[in-house]
Amino acid sequence: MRIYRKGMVLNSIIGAIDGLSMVLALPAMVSLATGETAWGLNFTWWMIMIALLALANAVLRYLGAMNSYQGALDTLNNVHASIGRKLARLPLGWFEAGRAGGISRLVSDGLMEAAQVDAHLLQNVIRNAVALPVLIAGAWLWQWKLGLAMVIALPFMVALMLLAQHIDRAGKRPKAPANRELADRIVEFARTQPALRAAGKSGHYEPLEAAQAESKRANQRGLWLNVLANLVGGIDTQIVVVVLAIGAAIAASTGALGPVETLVIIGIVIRFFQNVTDLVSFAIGIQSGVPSIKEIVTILGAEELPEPQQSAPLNAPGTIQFENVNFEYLPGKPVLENINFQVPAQSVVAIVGPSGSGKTTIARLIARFWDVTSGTVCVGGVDVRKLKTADLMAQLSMVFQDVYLFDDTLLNNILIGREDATREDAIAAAELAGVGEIARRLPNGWETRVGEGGRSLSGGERQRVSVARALLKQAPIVLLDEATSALDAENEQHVLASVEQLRHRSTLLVIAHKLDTVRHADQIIVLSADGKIAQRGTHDELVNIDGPYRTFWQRRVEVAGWRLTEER
Ligand SMILES: Nc1ncnc2c1ncn2[C@@H]1O[C@H](COP(=O)(O)OP(=O)(O)OP(=O)(O)O)[C@@H](O)[C@H]1O
Repeated sequence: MRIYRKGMVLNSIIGAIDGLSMVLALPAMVSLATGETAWGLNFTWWMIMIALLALANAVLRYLGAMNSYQGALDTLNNVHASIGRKLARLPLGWFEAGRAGGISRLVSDGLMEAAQVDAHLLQNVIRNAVALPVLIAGAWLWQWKLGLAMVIALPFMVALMLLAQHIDRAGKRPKAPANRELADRIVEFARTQPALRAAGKSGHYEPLEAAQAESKRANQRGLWLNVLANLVGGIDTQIVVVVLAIGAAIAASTGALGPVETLVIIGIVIRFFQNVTDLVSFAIGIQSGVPSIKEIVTILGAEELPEPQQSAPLNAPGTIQFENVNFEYLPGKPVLENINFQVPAQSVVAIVGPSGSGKTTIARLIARFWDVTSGTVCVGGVDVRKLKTADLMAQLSMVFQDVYLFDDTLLNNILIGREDATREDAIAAAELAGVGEIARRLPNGWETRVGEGGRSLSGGERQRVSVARALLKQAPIVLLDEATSALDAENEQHVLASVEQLRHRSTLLVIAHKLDTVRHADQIIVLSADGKIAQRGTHDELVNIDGPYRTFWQRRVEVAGWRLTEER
């Protein structure tokens, strides 16, 4: 704020000097032409005055520019740091809603747009806003008719410029969504080539053609409106300059103004016009930073999950408990209803149920991605809302489907699992999860960088790294979304072997897809499509009674090509 206040003062003085210098050209030129004093001073003194003002202006502009850049850099740093701190405190569920792309655009391009407002636009708006009244007042003092003409012209000019901008924006508005849609359809067209070719439709893809037509329409309309906007803006210039110049010429021809004075007035009129144009266009330019600033405000204002100052002590480490839990992501659309279950320490619970029944949601509620709508989720015997995030996370390891790795070495991506782990600990965990094999294949072994998000590894390999982290962390509770359907046989074998390791030392909650995992779980929770617990028990208990589990099991067994035999 100190830098901003300093900037306001500096730029106001610069604006006043700008306006004054233009006004002083009038008496200076007249005294030069007539050889007499004007407003009490002769030409030499006026030139000294103007030179002093120019010097002061140069110094102040330098200070103003340095101040603006300093302000912009400070703002950038502060906003980056504030967004960083905020992201670390937001509930994990906040990140689920596809916000990552938006944040990344915001902290790169968006913040630069906002900083641009600080660095360039704001100072120019202040300068022009102050210079204009000084110029008009000076002109009024010299020739009140000139001042009056400026006062009358000003609202017309601003109105016409705003109209031109409005037309231009109306042309640009539909272009962005149409072009975005076209880009999305092109990507879709490329990605679905195998399916389209198989269906013999690769030469003619209607959604892409429709998007192309819409984009062409929007761009053509934008072009026409842009031409119209330029016309309106251009007419503005012509009308005002020509009218004021004609006025000055008429005054000159009637002898009311001398020739030098007339020339200076025409010069001032042109300068006046330039001033108004700059003011309006810089003020409009500020608008371009507004969406980014609004986004920043939205992020910084996003609701954090309330946290206690001190975590309550854990009274049953390694346990999970759901008591009368109801949950909805969107008001009025329940996802989980009246969920009750207990998971003893060091046991395995498998959650099964149809797609969309809320299996992943149960795991997310344990990790407090969201808070329950009603009821209680306990970890280690304590309501998760009574634990500080760091303490809750210390109890949990999560191996979910979308594993995103850091753009760092393979080893560091595993070491992130536990701060105090040694390289040997990490490699031991990694070997168990089958990551050693990946390291031996990579050019720099454990020190190979895995690329942003881990893109140089396959999905299954990334999941192995995630399992290695969990093995290293040795958290009392492991939440695992098996998702082995996406894994090839080799990856699957490693993940399953690791699960075996994990079950010996931790409580394991598995969103189970593998029949082996389900069958050997100590407890199976079967969710119904409407998010309720349909059945609960062990495999042997459930498979022998009529119900959704038996149906689920039989279908899976058929799909997997298993045969139920006596020995098994
Ligand atoms: N962030 C979210 N916002 C709104 N609704 C959501 C969100 N995440 C999930 N849902 C909805 O909640 C319901 C349960 O989703 P969840 O992912 O827990 O199911 P699931 O049983 O794990 O499904 P699957 O087996 O397909 O992974 C679904 O109807 C889903 O559309």
